[in-house]
Amino acid sequence: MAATTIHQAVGTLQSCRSNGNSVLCPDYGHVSLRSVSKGFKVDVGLVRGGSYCSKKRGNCVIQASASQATVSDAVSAPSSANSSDSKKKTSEAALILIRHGESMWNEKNLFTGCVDVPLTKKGVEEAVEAGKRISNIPVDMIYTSSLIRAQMTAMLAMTQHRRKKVPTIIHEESEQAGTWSQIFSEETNKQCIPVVTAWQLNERMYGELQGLNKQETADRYGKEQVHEWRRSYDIPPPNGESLEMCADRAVAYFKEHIEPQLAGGKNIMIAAHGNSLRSIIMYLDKLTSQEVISLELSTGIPMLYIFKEGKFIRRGSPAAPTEAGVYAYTKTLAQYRQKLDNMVQ
Ligand SMILES: O=C(O)[C@@H](CO)OP(=O)(O)O
Repeated sequence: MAATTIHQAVGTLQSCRSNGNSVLCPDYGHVSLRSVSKGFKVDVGLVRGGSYCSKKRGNCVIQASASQATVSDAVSAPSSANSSDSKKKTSEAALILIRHGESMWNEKNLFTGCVDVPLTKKGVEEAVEAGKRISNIPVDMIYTSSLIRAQMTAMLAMTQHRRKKVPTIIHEESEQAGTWSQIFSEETNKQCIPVVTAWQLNERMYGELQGLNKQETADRYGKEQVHEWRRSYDIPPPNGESLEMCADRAVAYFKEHIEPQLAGGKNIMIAAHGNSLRSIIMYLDKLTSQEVISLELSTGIPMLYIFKEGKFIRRGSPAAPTEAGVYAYTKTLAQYRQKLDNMVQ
């Protein structure tokens, strides 16, 4: 989509400001450039992602490049119209990372990679447990891979969230899919959390190891060789991706799509995979290619970062003995928890 479309959008969406590549529209919610180019002003039904853009809902950033455009929904404050606990006077945003719960191939000890298998019963329970641990942390947007085990994990985790917003998958695979998944109630839309699925967050592609048993592969090729395939930074498994290759797409996606949302104050949850998350953590924690080798992520354990003043601050694993250790990490999170407490009284 040509960048000129954006400028047409600026003309249509009054009170938008453009810096050339992006447009800030304080008076509008979730719009897509495609809908804008089709005449957003006269037909709110063209607004995708389930939001109306006719009422004041905070900031809406339209990010666009010459070839594509994505939109971030301005998520309303979680508790009431006048509260702004997930808005960012404090310029702080929470980032939750969750590796999916145990999958049916984790259980069988098979290399999985990009094969799309579901969670086991234990994986379902882990996802629910993860959800309990983050139930007091604000979540404005969710990113998952395109694989069902990550999507199940995100959805199951959100069943436990105290705010009770409904995670709603954004369908952008075709224009029709976008149009057919619209929501026609602004009120309902306010109670939704957009879920963006991205293949770039998929598990590292394991090449010819996919479907093989890990133990049998170690017996056949030797423990060291298999460890090198599984954990080295730049050595790919046969016809697969190394962690470095996986990082190239996962971290690029994170920087291009997720980091700007955090900078805009959105609280984000990412449900993804052992290796795509290892590569993102490597970026967040500035790990070296040596250090990342020993980084192992358990299934279903959420990790929390605070994004503040352009920096990621790791708050330890919320796998702490009680969830009290999670929300109390910052004043903003404690305030959010307080608001949730007040809501149920
Ligand atoms: O099989 C896989 O896709 C991954 C994650 O389960 O395995 P590994 O731990 O070897 O990277």
